[in-house]
Amino acid sequence: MSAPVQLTDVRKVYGTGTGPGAVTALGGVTYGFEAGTFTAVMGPSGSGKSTLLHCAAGLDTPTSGDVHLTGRSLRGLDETALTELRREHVAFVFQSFNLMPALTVRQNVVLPLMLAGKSPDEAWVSEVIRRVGLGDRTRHRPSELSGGQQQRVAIARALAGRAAITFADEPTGALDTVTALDVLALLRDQARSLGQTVVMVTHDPVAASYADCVVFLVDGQIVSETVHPTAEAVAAELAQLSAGRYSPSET
Ligand SMILES: Nc1ncnc2c1ncn2[C@@H]1O[C@H](COP(=O)(O)OP(=O)(O)OP(=O)(O)O)[C@@H](O)[C@H]1O
Repeated sequence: MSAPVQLTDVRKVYGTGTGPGAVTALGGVTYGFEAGTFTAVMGPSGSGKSTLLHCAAGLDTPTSGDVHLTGRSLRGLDETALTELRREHVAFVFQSFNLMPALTVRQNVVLPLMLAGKSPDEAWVSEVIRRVGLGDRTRHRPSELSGGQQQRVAIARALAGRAAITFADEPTGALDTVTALDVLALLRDQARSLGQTVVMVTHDPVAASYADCVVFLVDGQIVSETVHPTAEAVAAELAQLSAGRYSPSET
């Protein structure tokens, strides 16, 4: 049985395939993100992290190769089918928060569930809003919140539905240290206690140390993997990869 998020020889080329402007963002990635696992994706700027996340989530279409989400191939699915699949199984914490300005914090958090025709677990919704530190702001609208608080709403929204798969892109980038660590602990708990698959792109070795596993991308390829990472080990690996990539002989 394939992993809940399975990439098979995924290539992504931006621009014309043969022209001088073509950029190979992913050069044939095969990787399975397992259930119950919190994985961090790291690598130098431009190494393909966001592209990998977007292709894995069905938000972008690979040039070749295939992605399976919860065992279902995304190849050939039209936008409606993709939307339904994502609505059923996938939650996102992306840099653009996509909060609905007219809705309150709580309404934003439960919106994906409502759209999917599910009834929210009210106690759990309250719990995740409290855990992201917004227990006293549930009736506020996004415009009344700071950037970091808006990000926390997006995180609570992703956690509220206990989706089988969560994709997070720099989820703690705009947060203070204490809230960031609490959010990372929540993401880790999602995977560990609920058996979910959590995939997070981050530049931060401390954030990555909360993951069960870190995969490192360089030039669109997964080049290494660290299980049970520490922040120190991740930082050392990143430094080594960056040194190899930007060696003086290449510049
Ligand atoms: N729409 C696009 N058109 C052309 N090239 C693109 C496009 N999006 C990304 N790229 C290129 O693909 C490569 C991978 O980009 P990607 O955003 O996935 O990297 P990243 O590792 O997430 O970078 P960062 O850490 O800086 O956010 C880069 O060389 C980038 O310039």
